[in-house]
Amino acid sequence: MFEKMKHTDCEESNNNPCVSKIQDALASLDVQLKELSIQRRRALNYFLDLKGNIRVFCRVRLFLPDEIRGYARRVLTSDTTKLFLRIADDKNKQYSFDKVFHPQSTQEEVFSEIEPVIKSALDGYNVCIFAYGQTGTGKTYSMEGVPSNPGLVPRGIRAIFEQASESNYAFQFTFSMLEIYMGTLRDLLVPQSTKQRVHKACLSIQMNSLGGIEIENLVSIKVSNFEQVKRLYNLGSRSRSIASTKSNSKSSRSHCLTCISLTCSAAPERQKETNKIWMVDLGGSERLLKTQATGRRLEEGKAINLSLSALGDVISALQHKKNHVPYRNSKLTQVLRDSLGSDSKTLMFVHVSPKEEDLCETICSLGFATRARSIHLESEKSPELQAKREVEMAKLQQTITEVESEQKDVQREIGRLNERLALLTGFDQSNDVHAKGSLIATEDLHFTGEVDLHSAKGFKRTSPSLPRFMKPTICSKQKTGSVHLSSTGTRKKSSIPSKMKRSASVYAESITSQAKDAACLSDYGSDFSMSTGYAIQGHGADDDTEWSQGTSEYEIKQVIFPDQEKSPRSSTTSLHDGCFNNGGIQVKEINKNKHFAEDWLHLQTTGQTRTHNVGGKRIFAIPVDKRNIMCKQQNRVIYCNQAEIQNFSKTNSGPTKKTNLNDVDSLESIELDEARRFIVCSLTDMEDTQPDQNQDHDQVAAERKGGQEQEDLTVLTETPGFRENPVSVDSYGEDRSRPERQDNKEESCMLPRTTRRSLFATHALQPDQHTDLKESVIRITSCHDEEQGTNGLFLKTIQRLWASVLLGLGIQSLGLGCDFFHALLH
Ligand SMILES: Nc1ncnc2c1ncn2[C@@H]1O[C@H](COP(=O)(O)OP(=O)(O)OP(=O)(O)O)[C@@H](O)[C@H]1O
Repeated sequence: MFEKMKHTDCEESNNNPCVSKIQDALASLDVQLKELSIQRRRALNYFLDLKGNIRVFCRVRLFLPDEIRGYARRVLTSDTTKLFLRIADDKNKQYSFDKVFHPQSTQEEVFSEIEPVIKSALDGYNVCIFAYGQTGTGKTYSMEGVPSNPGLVPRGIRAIFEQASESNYAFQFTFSMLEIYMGTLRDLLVPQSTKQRVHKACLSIQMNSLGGIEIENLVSIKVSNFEQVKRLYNLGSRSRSIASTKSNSKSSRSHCLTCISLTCSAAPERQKETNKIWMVDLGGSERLLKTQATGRRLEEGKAINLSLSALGDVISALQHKKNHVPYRNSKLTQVLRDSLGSDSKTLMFVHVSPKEEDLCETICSLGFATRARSIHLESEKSPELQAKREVEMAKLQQTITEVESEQKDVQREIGRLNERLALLTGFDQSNDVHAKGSLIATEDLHFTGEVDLHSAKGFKRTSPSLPRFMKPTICSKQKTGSVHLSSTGTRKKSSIPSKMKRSASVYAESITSQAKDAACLSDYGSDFSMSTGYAIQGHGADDDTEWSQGTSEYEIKQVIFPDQEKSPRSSTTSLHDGCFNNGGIQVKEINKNKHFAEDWLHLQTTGQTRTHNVGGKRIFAIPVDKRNIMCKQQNRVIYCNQAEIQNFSKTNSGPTKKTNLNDVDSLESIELDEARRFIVCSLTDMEDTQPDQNQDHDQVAAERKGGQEQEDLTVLTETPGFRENPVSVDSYGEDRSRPERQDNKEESCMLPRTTRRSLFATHALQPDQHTDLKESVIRITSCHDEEQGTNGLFLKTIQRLWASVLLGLGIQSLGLGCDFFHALLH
């Protein structure tokens, strides 16, 4: 009816000549705005091209308060673009940069250099900003800054949001943060239990069909304002690998990569529909002889130096426009592959220490910088050329300013005309246009919903054009149990062994039918991603690198869904995806609604996730109310309390099949929230992991060492009612206004996927469906076990036969004929 009224209004108003005039004017202004936009983008791009798509700056750190007394002699002096290094009393060395920031330079001054590049990012170009330098020279200070004086990352992000809000189009932003620690990718937005000694590599680098790099399983969080990003960034920063070294008490032992991805499908003049801004705080380069690092520190230093050298090679190859760019030599360059190239903008801030005793490291850093900047040095050889370039750049700068102000005028005029039109027609077209823009962007994001978590739109699992190193190996696929969701949300075939596939699908079917019967489906869609990997064993206490919150590969992260505006994907589908995606290893569940950043932050605050070591296995659970672990009586809390954990351990000592069935019983006692929530528990083998340092004392007491079957147990539990009565996460635990919890009994179904792992899922069902489900569980389980038994025997027989054949061939190749066998027999 509303639509009809709107149309009628429009038709009537269209008859008004004034209205049609305004509409014509608006149409032409729109065209003009687009043209100006293209003009500005071209000018800016050309300007940046002239400046250099790879630009290198130098920042000299000031003397820190405790250094001033000891080091009076200055070895560094500088002007705006040159740095002079006093190598000996009678010898100076000169280095050129795009700009040199002297020790008193402010964060604002440094940021002013990246502002044009941020604009370029909004035009669809990939951007990479690096902080490079010796350890302790202020890289983190430049990138992150301090609360009173924020660095490039917060300033850059704020600028992105500000500039996007001034743009004509609706942008969608996602935020992710990872670190590369000793060649291993770690998701920093998935915090980990403090000082846990198990460190996981969960992320793999993939290339999509458009040649873009995607990090499989990396959590990307949709963000809509600076505050959200700031909080997520703080969360990520806390998880960074930091350790005390001789040079820096809080030395970053990894490369920290912060990524903002921008999507705008409505702007045709953008270079790419989705592009990225990477802000990278590189690990500190160090001379290992000087730092006298040993053990883990030494290994970390080596890893950092190796990847920095690989980065130098890549930048140098790009600068020299070489055919072969050695991206594959390090994880760092593999991750940044699509953002380090001709179509991208790269800024490198090289940091140096003012201290004389750091002279060698300073020379090394400056050598790196010079190498990265080699093309500019060549072009600077000719002063005429240089002067011409300067003039052209000034002209372009002028053009950009003019076009920008013209754009603003046109925007103002459009706003004014829209207001007039609204007065005449009673219908605010500007809102409509805006809504349309947003809709397009939202739809696009929805369509590429999995993009953020799994892969980009058009993601190709394996492409024939991919370099071999980019393709996942069978082993890595098995490790991750990778199953990709296609862009339309359908599942692609997984690489997991057929036996596991069958198990998973049977399992999914079982869940679907039971859930449907129970009529307790949620309309809440959710996206899952998984994260798996391998463990790096912990080291001695003196080697500790602080992972502020260390996560185990089998830990499961869960997100609570407070928002009502979710996509209509059913929870059944989500559950399927989750279970299937889980591939027997683990599940991370991601919600893509607009409050997602808040949810994520809420969930990931310290102490939200708990790990219990029970009977040599790990139970992982996420409490909703972290303030009270034993709060079963509080309806809203989803958590295994102490008694349940002990119960779990008691019932978990039998053989696999029986254990699983018992688990079904024991888990029924888990208290569920009447609001629809997922509960996620995982049992993992604790044999090769250190005990969780953070375990509550009584939880530790509940540990039972035993020779139980090793298995992983993943539990997904849902209860109905959440959609109808969503609760703000912040008010969680305080909200007394909600109706009493319905007496829902949870039902469970379980299917062991392999002898080592089993997947267990419970779904909120009606009490009378309990028996049915359990029967189906037993049926599936025994069927599966039988199958496993037969298959196992068959495999063993094949193995033995094969071993005999090999032995025979080996003996023959030694030149021993039939006589030898006869002799053996006799
Ligand atoms: N320009 C600056 N102004 C004030 N303090 C600074 C500046 N640069 C660095 N610092 C201080 O120097 C110390 C070391 O800096 P920072 O941790 O940023 O070094 P880093 O290069 O990141 O080291 P690492 O590579 O070991 O992580 C910090 O205490 C930081 O506050």
